[in-house]
Amino acid sequence: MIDIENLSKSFGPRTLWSDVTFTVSRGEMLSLVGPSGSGKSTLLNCLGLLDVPSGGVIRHEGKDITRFGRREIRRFRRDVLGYLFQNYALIENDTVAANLKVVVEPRRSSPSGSTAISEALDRVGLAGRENEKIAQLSGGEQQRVALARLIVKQPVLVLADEPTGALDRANAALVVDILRHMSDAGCAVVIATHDDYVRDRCDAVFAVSESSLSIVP
Ligand SMILES: Nc1ncnc2c1ncn2[C@@H]1O[C@H](COP(=O)(O)OP(=O)(O)OP(=O)(O)O)[C@@H](O)[C@H]1O
Repeated sequence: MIDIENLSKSFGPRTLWSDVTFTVSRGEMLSLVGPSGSGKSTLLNCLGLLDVPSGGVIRHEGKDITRFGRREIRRFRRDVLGYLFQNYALIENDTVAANLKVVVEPRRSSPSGSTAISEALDRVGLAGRENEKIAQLSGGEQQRVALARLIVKQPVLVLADEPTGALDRANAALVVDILRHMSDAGCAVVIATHDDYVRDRCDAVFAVSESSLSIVP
């Protein structure tokens, strides 16, 4: 579903990685591992069209997404992509429900949209918390709202940046279970992580290093 060919990224004279070639298929969950600063987030950002690679190609269903114009980028973000950011990327002054409504498609608007939202909150252990303000939630709860937003959106490609970094083991397990479930349902999931627990639940592991990206058996 996503084919990455000979991708490279440099900042000035510094090459983060080069010759990155791999494929992520629907139903697969992959982790990107490597030391801090090796460029895992940057690679995710290139896949999510938040950053531009210095060379190479990223294909989605045969089309080079690095050459997309503004409208195609918007469509790709809306229809294909789900991002679980390190900082959750929620609107802090708004309610939980308002943050989830952002991704409810028009055809799923009220009342079925509200049902999708309450079901997703139930799945992440936040049933009935629709009207609470994001700013009043703990970091772990905010992460679970971001996860509920992914469940409501039902993306085809999920990019998750350190999704368990700030969580206790029980909440980390919940996050991984839900990502695993999304991948089993046909989604492609790519996770940048330092967490061995996450790595062990993935189908494949890629080690990000200066000169290449290699599969770890
Ligand atoms: N816009 C930029 N300009 C210059 N350097 C940058 C830019 N963005 C990232 N970098 C550098 O690229 C390197 C890789 O950053 P990145 O966040 O991708 O690493 P990471 O492997 O995800 O790290 P961590 O595990 O600590 O989150 C860092 O040294 C960072 O300072």
